[in-house]
Amino acid sequence: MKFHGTMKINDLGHLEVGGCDTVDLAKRYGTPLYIFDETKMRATCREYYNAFTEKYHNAQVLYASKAFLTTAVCRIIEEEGLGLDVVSGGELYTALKAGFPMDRVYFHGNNKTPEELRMALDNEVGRIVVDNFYELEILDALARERHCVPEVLLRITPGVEAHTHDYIRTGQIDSKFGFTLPNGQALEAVKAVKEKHVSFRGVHCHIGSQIFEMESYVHAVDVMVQFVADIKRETGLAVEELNLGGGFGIYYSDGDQPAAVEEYADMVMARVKEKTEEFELLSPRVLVEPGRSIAGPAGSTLYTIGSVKEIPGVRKYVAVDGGMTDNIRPALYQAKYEVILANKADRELEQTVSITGKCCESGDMLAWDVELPQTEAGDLMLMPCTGAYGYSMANNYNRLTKPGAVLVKDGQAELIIKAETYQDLIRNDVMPERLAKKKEVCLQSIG
Ligand SMILES: Cc1ncc(COP(=O)(O)O)c(C=O)c1O
Ligand SMILES: N[C@@H](CCCC[NH3+])C(=O)O
Repeated sequence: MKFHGTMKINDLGHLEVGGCDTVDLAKRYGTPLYIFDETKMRATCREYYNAFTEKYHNAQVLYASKAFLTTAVCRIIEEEGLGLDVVSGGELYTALKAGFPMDRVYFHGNNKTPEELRMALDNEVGRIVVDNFYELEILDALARERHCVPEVLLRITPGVEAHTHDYIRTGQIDSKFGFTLPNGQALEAVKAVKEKHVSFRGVHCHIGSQIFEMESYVHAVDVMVQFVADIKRETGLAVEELNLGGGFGIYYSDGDQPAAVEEYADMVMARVKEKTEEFELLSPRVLVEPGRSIAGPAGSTLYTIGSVKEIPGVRKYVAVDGGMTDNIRPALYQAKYEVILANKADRELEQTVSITGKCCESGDMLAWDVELPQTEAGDLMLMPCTGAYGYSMANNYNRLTKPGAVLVKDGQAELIIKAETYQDLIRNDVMPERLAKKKEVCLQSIG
């Protein structure tokens, strides 16, 4: 298994993250538990900041908060000098509660409600990334009503087919996101924006997630800069910002080979320069929106092993106390992860097992055919790289409670999300009077 960030094996043979012994973390906080390595998260933010903003100045990095967001995460992102991509009223609310500077917020979403747009305007978010004509109409009406002029980007579907799982590919023509470029809809949208009570700042695209091929990004830059030139020629409007979205892939398991962030930055920036010069355009400010690559490798999940089912000659299932409720990615995208026995991290790998969760669902698998030492009930298993789209996609199927999360750094662990309790599960349940009464009658009849 590949070690990430500050992970190491200590003298007791236990896995440590952020200088904290995972066995101690399990005793103190229980399992399942999300563990976030603050040093690793900040290091990746800095890598991005240095590779784009520090080196090129006319470039900005926005953290895609859908990957993992809490108020504490907002603080880290703010301190590291990044902006924030939010995609819902809930993400915006979290940023607001954390006091995140609103001028650094980009508001995305393919079906923003009028309430969400009002919230964005009330709080003067930096940019609204308009996805469709319906949204443009609502925004126009709201802006006129309030005598404000929101600064907008248009989300463009460039027709770029990135190599990744179908469900996380977004640049192709057949996509629910954005104004389609190849059929002329995108240019129509720019023309429409000219007539609206908004200020056009630029264009955005996002070709998908967990992408390794740099050619896909180069292709996106080519298509988008050509579009910037078309916009200038057809409408006279200048594109000040070119937002290329996120999607930078990370290592989850054998075979995943991400490039260095700096390599990606240099490649993108050089191509933008080359193409804008070719079209004699002013160089726009370039933005990128990494989510997974910032949160993913910084997070891991600690589980306790329970039941084991061996079907001789077929498979050995090792069950843990979480599952598709805290990490739905294997079930949804056949995502592959590595695992390590955290309390026996120095032991020989002796068996091939499949890791299953505790949900009533055969698809509730966390990993197929992974190597572990001999295990027994009570052992701890850590799954690295669950920081992105783990907690943020967690759910309460089977009324399982969502795990808590700790931030670890230099031997200190601090809670950043409390584990849910059973009371939390029924917190929003409402008992209609009539059903409550019926039960009282029944109970009375029992005497
Ligand atoms: C518009 C947009 N920006 C950024 C991201 C972040 O992508 P990733 O987490 O792959 O970096 C996404 C999600 O795929 C997205 O839809
Ligand atoms: N949730 C997805 C990525 C989608 C990103 C949002 N556009 C994943 O876990 O890989």
